[in-house]
Amino acid sequence: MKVLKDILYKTAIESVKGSTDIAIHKIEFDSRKVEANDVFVAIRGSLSNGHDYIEKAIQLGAKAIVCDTLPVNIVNGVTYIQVKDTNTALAFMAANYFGDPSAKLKLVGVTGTNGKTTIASLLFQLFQKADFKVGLLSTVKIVVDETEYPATHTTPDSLSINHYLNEMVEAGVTHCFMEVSSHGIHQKRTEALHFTGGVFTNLSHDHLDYHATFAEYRDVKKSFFDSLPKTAFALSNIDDKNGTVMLQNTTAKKLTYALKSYADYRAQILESQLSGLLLKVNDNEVWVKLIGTFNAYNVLAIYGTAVELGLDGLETLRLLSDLESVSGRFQYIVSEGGITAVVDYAHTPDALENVLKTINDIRTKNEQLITVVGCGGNRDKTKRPIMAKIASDLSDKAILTSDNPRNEDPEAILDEMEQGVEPQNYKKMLRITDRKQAIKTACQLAEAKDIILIAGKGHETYQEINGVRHHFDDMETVKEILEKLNK
Ligand SMILES: CC(=O)N[C@H]1[C@@H](OP(=O)(O)OP(=O)(O)OC[C@H]2O[C@@H](n3ccc(=O)[nH]c3=O)[C@H](O)[C@@H]2O)O[C@H](CO)[C@@H](O)[C@@H]1O[C@H](C)C(=O)N[C@@H](C)C(=O)N[C@H](CCC(=O)O)C(=O)O
Ligand SMILES: Nc1ncnc2c1ncn2[C@@H]1O[C@H](COP(=O)(O)OP(=O)(O)OP(=O)(O)O)[C@@H](O)[C@H]1O
Ligand SMILES: N[C@H](CCC[C@H](N)C(=O)O)C(=O)O
Ligand SMILES: [Mg+2]
Repeated sequence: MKVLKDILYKTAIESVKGSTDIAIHKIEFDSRKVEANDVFVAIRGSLSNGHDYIEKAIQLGAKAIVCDTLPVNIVNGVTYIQVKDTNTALAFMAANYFGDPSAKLKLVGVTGTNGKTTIASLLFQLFQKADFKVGLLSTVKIVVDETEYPATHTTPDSLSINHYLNEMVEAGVTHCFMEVSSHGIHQKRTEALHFTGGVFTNLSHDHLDYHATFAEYRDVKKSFFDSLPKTAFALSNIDDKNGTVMLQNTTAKKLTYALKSYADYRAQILESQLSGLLLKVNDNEVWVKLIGTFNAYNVLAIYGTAVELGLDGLETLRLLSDLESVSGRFQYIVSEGGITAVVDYAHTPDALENVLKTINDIRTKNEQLITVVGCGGNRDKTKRPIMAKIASDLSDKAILTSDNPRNEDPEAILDEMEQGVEPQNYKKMLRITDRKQAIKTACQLAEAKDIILIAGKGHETYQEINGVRHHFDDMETVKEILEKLNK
């Protein structure tokens, strides 16, 4: 039990009805989970409005309500706290409830369109190798030292974040690396956290279903850097058009990384192969098992962060060369028959273009590149034709297929993708709605030395159709089919 007024510390309160000197069991923002003596925080969401569930929460035993508008029916014995923004209130309350865990460890947030999971996960691996107890909040999984939990979001809600951070503190974790998504920033999931550092990867087309314009998407990302404290570092990729924008108004220590510009952390690509990259990082050479120019940027972000957190530069490079690629990020196998199958989470136009260019730079002319790709349902529609154009422009064969159609008609998604394919590329394009059939066709078309890229789902182990998640794993599927075909 905690006392309500303690949980409300630092919350900007507009008015109070009732006593704040009451014992609270826990905080909930979903009425369906409310139990006796909870405080219910009403959130205005995209589908429903938590304020409509205040009565329901009280029926289930809520003793206190946090809202932006007081309900007409005030129930005796219930405390009402009126605040301007309930998302922000929830974030501060969550931090207070769990004892402000982010202040008790070093927390680094990684934001940008692509590369967040890669950078956060590899920093996690690197600090573990350097013998620290580490935590990770990522799209793929949540890790508290040795214990893994499944992830539901890239950036969980503020209650979950603080819950896991508290578990980390209790387990003796000293460093936590987390992904900070634009949805997360916009919904104040990361408000009230004490960051030691923030990293910016890049900004390109995504989530224009959620953010009205690209400028708004950029400004949401920027607000994360604006909110960093003076004691933190802000490390930004200044080869990206928006890299300097992110640092414009931050009071944090400004640091930069780049391949093409002068920066605090610089790298040069000496060799680029399917087995990895040979880089010159500042003045030292390092071989890493990560593939493609975009990963040279990721390496720099990791190196810069590690050094800012106090690790020795040379030791960091030694540890970097040991790191394995992250699940579903340019993960590849070479079949018995010599076909290379790459599974990659490229689900944005920029990521897809980068991965295809990387493969095209590495392969020789007589090897075919066959790409299997889809676009998610209930997500940014404007990226669909662009991704199909990129896939058909940069591959010998592009098979358009489904990727989590969610509540949309898979055929309608494919119709929108197809719109982007240029007439001269029609003959290169196939449309196969069923993802397994699409992968099978790619395998049937492939011959020794050819490369199959299966993009968009990476580590995901499901295909979401009409709200139901069916088991589906790109890597498992392609391996099974290649074996069956004896290829
Ligand atoms: C669009 C979006 O981001 N939605 C997130 C948001 O939900 P919402 O505000 O839309 O919720 P809502 O259904 O409208 O309900 C509003 C409020 O009423 C409450 N409610 C609702 C019904 C009821 O009976 N009782 C009740 O109290 C809900 O608990 C909620 O507090 O807040 C919820 C709690 O934090 C999130 O789980 C939910 O994520 C949904 C599931 C989602 O799919 N989000 C994706 C788009 C997302 O966040 N993605 C980013 C990654 C993007 C990237 O690649 O960069 C991420 O960080 O994961
Ligand atoms: N620095 C980078 N620049 C551009 N593309 C990248 C970069 N790093 C990774 N990618 C590409 O983007 C894909 C997604 O990478 P990653 O999962 O690290 O990004 P993310 O930012 O975590 O994505 P999400 O928003 O879904 O959480 C990779 O599979 C790869 O194709
Ligand atoms: N974090 C991204 C993941 C997209 C992955 C892709 N497989 C899809 O389902 O669209 C999103 O929520 O937009
Ligand atoms: Mg991610």
